[in-house]
Amino acid sequence: MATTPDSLEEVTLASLSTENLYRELLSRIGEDPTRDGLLDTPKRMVKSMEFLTRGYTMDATQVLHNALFDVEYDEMVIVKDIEFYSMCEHHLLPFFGKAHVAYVPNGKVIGLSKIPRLVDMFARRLQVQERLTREVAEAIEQAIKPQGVAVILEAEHLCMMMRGVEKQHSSTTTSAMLGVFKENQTTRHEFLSLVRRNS
Ligand SMILES: Nc1nc2c(ncn2[C@@H]2O[C@H](COP(=O)(O)OP(=O)(O)OP(=O)(O)O)[C@@H](O)[C@H]2O)c(=O)[nH]1
Ligand SMILES: [Zn+2]
Repeated sequence: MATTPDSLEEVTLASLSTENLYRELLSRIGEDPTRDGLLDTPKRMVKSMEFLTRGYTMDATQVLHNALFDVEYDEMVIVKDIEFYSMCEHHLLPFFGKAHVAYVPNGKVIGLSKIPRLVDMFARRLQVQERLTREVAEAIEQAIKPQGVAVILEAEHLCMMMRGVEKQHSSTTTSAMLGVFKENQTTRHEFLSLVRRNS
C-alpha cells in the first residue's frame, strides 16, 4: 500500500533530486548555494557520497569473485595494516585506521587482495566500529568455513576529535574472534603477537 505523505514539506522533499537536497542543505546552514565557489558543490557532494557509501551496492559474493582456492595449508594467514576509511552512523563523520585480519584455513584460502576489498566494502557504509569488525569476520567465516577468523580494527573517530568530546589522541580498538581464535589461547596469542610485530 502506498504511504501518504504527512505534509506538503514531505512531498516537496521526496520530489527533490539528491543534488537539490544538498543545495537546500547548504542554504539551511547559512550558505549561499548560488555563489561561485558553491555552484558545483551539490553535484560534487552527490558524487562524493556515492563513493563513500558504495559498499551498499556490493555484496561479499561479488567481492570475493570466486577467488577461493583449495589449498592444503592449515597455518594462520594474516593480512595486517589494511588502512580503511568509514563513516559513523551517528554523525556521518569519518572514522579511519587499520584493520588486521587473520584466519586459519580448513581446506580453502581466499585470494589475498579480496581481504582488503571485503574490509572496504563494509567500511563504505554507515557504520559503528564494532559492527564493521564483526561483519568482516562473519563474511570470511561464511565464505570459506575456516577453523577460525580474527579481526582487529584500530581507529580514530573524527566525531570525537573535531566535535563532541574533542579528544585528539584517543583511539578505539575492537576485535572479533571466531572459532579457534576464540577457543584456543595459543592461536589468539600468536595472532596478537604477529599483529604487534613491526616487520
Ligand atoms: N560504540 C560506538 N560508538 C560510536 C561509534 N561512533 C560514534 N559513536 C558514539 O555514538 C555516541 C552517540 O551519542 P549521543 O549522545 O547520542 O550523541 P552526541 O550528543 O553527538 O554525543 P557526543 O559525541 O558525546 O557529543 C557517541 O558517544 C559517539 O562517540 C562507534 O563506532 N562505536
Ligand atoms: Zn560519530
